[in-house]
Amino acid sequence: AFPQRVKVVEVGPRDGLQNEKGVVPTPVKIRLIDMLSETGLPVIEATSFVSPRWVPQMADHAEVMQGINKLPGVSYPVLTPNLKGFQAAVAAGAKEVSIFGAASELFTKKNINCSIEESLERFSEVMNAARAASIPVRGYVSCVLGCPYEGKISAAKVAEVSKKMYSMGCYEISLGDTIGIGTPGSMKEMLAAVMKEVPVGALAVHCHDTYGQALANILVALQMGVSVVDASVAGLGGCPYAQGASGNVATEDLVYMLNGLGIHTGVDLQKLMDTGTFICNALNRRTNSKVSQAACRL
Ligand SMILES: CC(C)(COP(=O)([O-])OP(=O)([O-])OC[C@H]1O[C@@H](n2cnc3c(N)ncnc32)[C@H](O)[C@@H]1OP(=O)([O-])[O-])[C@@H](O)C(=O)NCCC(=O)NCCSC(=O)C[C@@](C)(O)CC(=O)[O-]
Repeated sequence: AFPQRVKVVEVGPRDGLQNEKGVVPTPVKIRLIDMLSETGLPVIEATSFVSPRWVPQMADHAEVMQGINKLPGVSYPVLTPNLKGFQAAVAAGAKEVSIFGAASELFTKKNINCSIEESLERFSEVMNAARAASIPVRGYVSCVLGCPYEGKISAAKVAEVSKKMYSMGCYEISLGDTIGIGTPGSMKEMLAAVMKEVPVGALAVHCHDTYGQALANILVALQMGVSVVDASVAGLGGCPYAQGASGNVATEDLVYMLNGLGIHTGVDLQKLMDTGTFICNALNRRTNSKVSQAACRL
């Protein structure tokens, strides 16, 4: 059975814009987040407090956090890879953060320059500081259905890392198909393994659409009881450390599918499509949302 409501986590301003070739002006980012806030989305990942040498696109993190109009009832989490990032995020007004690990050693090394074991040590420092400040922490696990450097990743490894991050105190674990390589078959197998270690109510899926499988994979996750889904307006994005990976499933397409299933999201599809048009015009690119492409042709 499908869940009655789904929490849609918008990651476009972070996962989307971190991968743009050029620098996106800060006022454009702020306008994007403010427009997203008006659509009814409950969670908008705003930016990341990572090293500007690693990801220059997110160097204006503090200005973005301070410039956006934070609506009551909407949360604006930010990525924090370590204690330094956490402290900078809190100083800039963040009320929720995300730590991000992976089920692949090589990806962890390329993405955050350490081993999985070391990453968990860094995360526990963030968890301790977050607990002391009453800040909720979300945990990402990347490469859950495959890795750009290691290839196949075992479901058992995904379950092990997910369990460790959940046990540390993350309230939610977002399972990232970083390179969009999974299929409904591998998604089902991976989720079955993770659900033995982490309650399904604490799981989210984060599907990139590189191979065109994202909506199918999400549908399987919903059937298995997952009720939190990450998405990116206009399908923006990728990952700077996963070459060739395309953006997340477009939020417009996800909401369209959920509407069709009678699943409540609270998101206004028209406002979302207008926001997609705004950011695509600002970046001078074509939307990856099939729903928006279809609406333009009608
Ligand atoms: C983690 C580090 C910092 C380690 O990078 P490092 O070079 O090993 O760090 P370090 O501790 O040795 O420090 C080196 C320098 O970075 C500074 N530094 C250290 N920490 C910070 C910080 N937080 N903010 C700002 N600066 C920082 C630090 O102060 C120092 O500065 P220096 O003294 O040389 O001038 C680096 O590897 C990094 O920033 N990586 C970020 C990578 C990233 O953002 N990737 C994209 C997000 S993950 C993703 O997209 C996947 C996801 C979540 O969407 C899910 C999915 O799809 O799978």
